[in-house]
Amino acid sequence: FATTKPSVSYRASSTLMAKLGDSIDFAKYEGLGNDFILIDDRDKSDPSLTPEQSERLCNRNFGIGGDGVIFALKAPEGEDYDFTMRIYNSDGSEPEMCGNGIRCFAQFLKDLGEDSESYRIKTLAGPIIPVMNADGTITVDMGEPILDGPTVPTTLAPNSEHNSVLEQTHTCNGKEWKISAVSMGNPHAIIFVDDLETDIDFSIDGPALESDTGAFPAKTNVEFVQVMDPTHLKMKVWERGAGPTLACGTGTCALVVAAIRAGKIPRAGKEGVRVTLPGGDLFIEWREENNKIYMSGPATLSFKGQAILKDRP
Ligand SMILES: N[C@@H](CCC[C@H](N)C(=O)O)C(=O)O
Repeated sequence: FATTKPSVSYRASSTLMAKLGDSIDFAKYEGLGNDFILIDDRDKSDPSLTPEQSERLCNRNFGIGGDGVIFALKAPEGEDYDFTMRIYNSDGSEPEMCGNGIRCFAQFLKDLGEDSESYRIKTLAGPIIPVMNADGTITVDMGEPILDGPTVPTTLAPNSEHNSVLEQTHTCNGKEWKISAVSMGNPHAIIFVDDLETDIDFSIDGPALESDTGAFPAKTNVEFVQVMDPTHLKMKVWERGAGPTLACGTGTCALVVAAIRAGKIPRAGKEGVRVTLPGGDLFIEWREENNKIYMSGPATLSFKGQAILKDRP
């Protein structure tokens, strides 16, 4: 691909690009290092790339590189939405929602010249509402957490109120875990540990739990969490369909819910709970009055360009 601010050499290579076949304009964004390729499909109802093409573009050696591809689509006719968001993970699978992705989506809309202070976005997890803050961060109404075990979905036996799975014992990869299951439209398995550095074998335990379809039939995102103090948590995430990422917004919302429900931290006020992810901090408020979760954090444009749609690898 080449940048959209063409240099002399780019102009020379545009003939070459024409010869090579189809290409697509993109913008690359990141939210705390969780990085996405954004495609402007505001005139379309369906993504302009297939899952296979998206997987190739996410390849960090043969493509642009990214944890996923996000499509900004028009809202369905007659429905009360401003836009639709669809996303493919870097392995081509389609998740229901993406927390860092929706902040990148909102920033992308702003950079494209849309000028609303907030948007009502249709996602496979229902309506999600990002609000642009004056300081450049974005606060997202992420909706209510889903606690009902079968709806998450998990087959682990419910052991808490709302038919939920809270620190339920489960063996995976020859180890016994205490798993809390929470969905933010997409499934999350949350595990509290005393020490994130010594208590887990991240690159082995992460994928084993992700693909434990006996316990999580739709696979799951996996968050390992250490309580630092009553308003500060630290996490490492292994994402379904993307592997280790620097941040996961839905996962951060889910783990705050699990931490409060398990009595590990109190329910904080408007200032929210600070969660340190490998790529930086997110602030999460689980509001008592409406049971909704609000996530605040940054989203930043990294670069723009034009990608050639190749058949390999
Ligand atoms: N990074 C995302 C979550 C993306 C989807 C996830 N991999 C899944 O398959 O559910 C976030 O910030 O929420």
